[in-house]
Amino acid sequence: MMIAFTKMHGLGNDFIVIDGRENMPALDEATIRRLCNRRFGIGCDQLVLLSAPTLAGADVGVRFFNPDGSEAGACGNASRCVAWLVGNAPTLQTPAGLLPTQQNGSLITVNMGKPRFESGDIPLSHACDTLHLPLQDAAACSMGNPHATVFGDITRAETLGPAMETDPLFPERANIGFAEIISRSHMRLRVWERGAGLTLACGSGACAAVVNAVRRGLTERSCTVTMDGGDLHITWLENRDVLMAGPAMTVFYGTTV
Ligand SMILES: N[C@@H](CCC[C@H](N)C(=O)O)C(=O)O
Repeated sequence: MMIAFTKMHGLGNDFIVIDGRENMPALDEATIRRLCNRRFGIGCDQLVLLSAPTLAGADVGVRFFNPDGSEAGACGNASRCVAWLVGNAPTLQTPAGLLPTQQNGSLITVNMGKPRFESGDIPLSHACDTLHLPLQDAAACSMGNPHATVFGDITRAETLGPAMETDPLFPERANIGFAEIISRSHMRLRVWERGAGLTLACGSGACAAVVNAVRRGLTERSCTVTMDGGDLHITWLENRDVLMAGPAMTVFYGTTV
């Protein structure tokens, strides 16, 4: 089977985008793992599958898969890439809901929706204070996918990230952000991603980190998040929607077997 794809990235968080809007390829979990593998396949942090939308108001259906084959409810950087690829500021139909987008030159803004804070929404294995988890004093929220943010030393991402991702507190595992507050409008962030490991940037992780920082009184609602791959601008609106603005890049087109 020949599969056409577009290789893209958002701040170095890289994606294989497969457009199944007209012809949907049969992609089982083993094929996804192989395509994502950087030595035995094309290589990426997430594989993104486009489909014809099924909901009124949506322009394109989008699903996100991690290199371990697991499916994610949200992916901020890939959402910007899809908006760039499809064009005309599409509304994305994702597992996390309909996400409107805007384009201003090379800057793409995605409305990532409303964060959720209930233990069951994240989900956590049992009810607890999601602003101070009994695990590294992290703050947790869902951006359509599970996130926990640890404030302080960002060099702990590689050492603490893997164990925290799979801690029994997170029955569906979690993305773990490590954030250092630079000022009330600027933070530094590194994210250990569920099913992918340390990436150069994580859009939903940046949204979660700003939301959690605001809940802790550490930053304003509008904040620049500097990750290893570059900057995102996050705004948590008063209506509770989170806007994420940043670049999206096409790297090459290809066909794989
Ligand atoms: N790279 C992402 C998030 C991808 C999904 C995540 N690993 C998960 O399993 O929830 C982003 O930019 O948001």
